[in-house]
Amino acid sequence: MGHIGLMPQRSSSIGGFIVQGRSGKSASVILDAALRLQDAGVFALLLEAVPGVVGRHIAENVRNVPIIGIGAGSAVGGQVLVVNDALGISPKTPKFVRRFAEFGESAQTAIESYVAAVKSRDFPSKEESYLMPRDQFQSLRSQAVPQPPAENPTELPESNTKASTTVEASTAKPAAGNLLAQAILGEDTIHEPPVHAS
Ligand SMILES: Nc1nc(=O)c2c([nH]1)NC[C@@H]1CN(c3ccc(C(=O)N[C@@H](CCC(=O)O)C(=O)O)cc3)CN21
Ligand SMILES: CC(C)C(=O)C(=O)O
Repeated sequence: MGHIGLMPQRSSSIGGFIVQGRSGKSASVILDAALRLQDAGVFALLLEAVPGVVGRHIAENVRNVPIIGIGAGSAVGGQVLVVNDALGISPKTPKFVRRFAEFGESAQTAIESYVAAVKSRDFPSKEESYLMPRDQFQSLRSQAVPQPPAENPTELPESNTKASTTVEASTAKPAAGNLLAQAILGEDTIHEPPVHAS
């Protein structure tokens, strides 16, 4: 697939996201590139950010490959729109974008709710977690856990010492492990796992 008109990867050298082909001369350079890409065998062309009349002119003169436009008017063979723009999630959108919805605010609210639920450990709930038969978990906990090589705290940076202390407090110590197991397994109800149920 060829790409003609505005090529965003060149925005630094052309001075920004600037509409292309606004003069007859520059539009004919774009048409020339389109014809050479057609001859080179592209299966389609993406034509980006040109006046609508230039999009129509190029579509009329490039007969053997479809022209997919973005900001190139309605006379081309197809359209592309960045989905975040169409859904109204992008804060700012170019002139050629139609925002078919305004999901930005509700997306932000949803993501903030997710972050709060994770931090409070409300999410994931028991219903949103996989369960294990109590006897299987007891068998797991009764097995000796291979110990990592002894660490010399004086040789560790402060941040590493803190991180390993946090992991130990939350998962490795028996008391904390019990709390975790109760949270997952519930009171007395034993739930069978979905596969290998005995
Ligand atoms: N979210 C998103 N949607 C896009 O469509 C998009 C991107 N990002 N990033 C890469 C390029 C940038 N795009 C653009 C952005 C702005 C214009 C535009 O209207 N340019 C104005 C000048 C704007 C200015 O001066 O800052 C022009 O008249 O040339 C065109 C294409 C399209 N592409
Ligand atoms: C907007 C799309 C088509 C694009 O050119 C890009 O992001 O590179």
